[in-house]
Amino acid sequence: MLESKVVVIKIGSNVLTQSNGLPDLVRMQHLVNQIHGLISAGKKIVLVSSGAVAFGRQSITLPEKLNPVFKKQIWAATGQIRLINQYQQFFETLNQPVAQILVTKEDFRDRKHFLNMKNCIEALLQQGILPIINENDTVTITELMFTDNDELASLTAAMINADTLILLTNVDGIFTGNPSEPGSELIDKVSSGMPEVSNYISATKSSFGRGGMLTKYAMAKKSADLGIQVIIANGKRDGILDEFAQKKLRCTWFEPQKVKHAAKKWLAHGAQYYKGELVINEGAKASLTTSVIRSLLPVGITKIEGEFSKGDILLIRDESGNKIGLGRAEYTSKLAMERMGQKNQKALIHYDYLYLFDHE
Ligand SMILES: Nc1ncnc2c1ncn2[C@@H]1O[C@H](COP(=O)(O)OP(=O)(O)O)[C@@H](O)[C@H]1O
Ligand SMILES: N[C@@H](CCC(=O)OP(=O)(O)O)C(=O)O
Repeated sequence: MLESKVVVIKIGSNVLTQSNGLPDLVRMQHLVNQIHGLISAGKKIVLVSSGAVAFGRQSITLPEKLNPVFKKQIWAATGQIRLINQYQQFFETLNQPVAQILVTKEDFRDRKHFLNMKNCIEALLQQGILPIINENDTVTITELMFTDNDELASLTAAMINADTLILLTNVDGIFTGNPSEPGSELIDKVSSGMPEVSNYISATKSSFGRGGMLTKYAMAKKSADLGIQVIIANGKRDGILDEFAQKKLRCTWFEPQKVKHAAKKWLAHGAQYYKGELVINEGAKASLTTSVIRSLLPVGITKIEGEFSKGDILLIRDESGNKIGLGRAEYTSKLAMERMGQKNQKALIHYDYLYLFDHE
């Protein structure tokens, strides 16, 4: 395990709930104390906490027949107050100020929202305030949703350039089979050269979770590819974060890849977060995919879709519609439309902000 300074800790719903669905306040306080310990030891911590729906469900009874979307919205809206109040109470006794941040997928797509959010989290950390993030469940339904808070935590870790992401769930990590079955063993390390681990994972979820182990694995792998070490560990285990501080915990550890360029790190995560699309001709495609460093010039662009501003993420396709990569716009869609197909124009995507997919 590597040294850590900036850590995103994600706590799953089931860690904060007992098997009967009631909030597990003893567990919550225990984790709060350990997080405080990490902050006191000089680490910068951002907490991503699920639990709004679970806390709401426990306190508000709704008619069985009510539309499931309304149910989730009502439980999230009422439960989030309880969840954050509980954190606030526990942290207050330790003199640790906290802040609530509720976000949507759209906030990661829109460059202005993204920067506002990033700056806010950094300002909070600088002032010694612990940001507690959750999805804004009342406005995000179906396609607007993050797959689950593992995705939100992984995006947050990339956004703030965290070195470590800890996903706390109700099992010790990824097992070679369903953890409840005898013979299943914990996989303690995942690194890039290893055979595919996802084959071991079944679609079973804990009773209060949303995404399951498969999304946790996918997000962990993506974060590790971006140079972040990831730990999947059991938040129900006493002293789990103290063990992390001592670098000796039972978990699945994802070895981080060495990443050269921080800007590309963010882009690699942007597959669903682009604002516009470009089609490039064969010449431009050939030039981008050679080993020589090249930027994308307007002369090779044949089609532009969507309205974007400087700094927004763009998806690049070839003329057959295949996805080539992602890049950051150097200027607006209006200017890009004017310059499309023309020679001697400023690059729309600079090489430093160009991320090419490996396989597509
Ligand atoms: N191979 C596996 N290793 C570990 N857990 C697994 C595996 N296959 C399925 N799971 C299930 O994934 C669950 C954790 O995912 P999830 O319910 O989404 O948790 P959380 O609410 O913490 O995000 C575990 O409780 C376990 O039942
Ligand atoms: N935003 C939701 C969390 C949804 C979610 O991803 O839950 P989990 O799979 O337990 O991390 C809530 O607070 O209830």
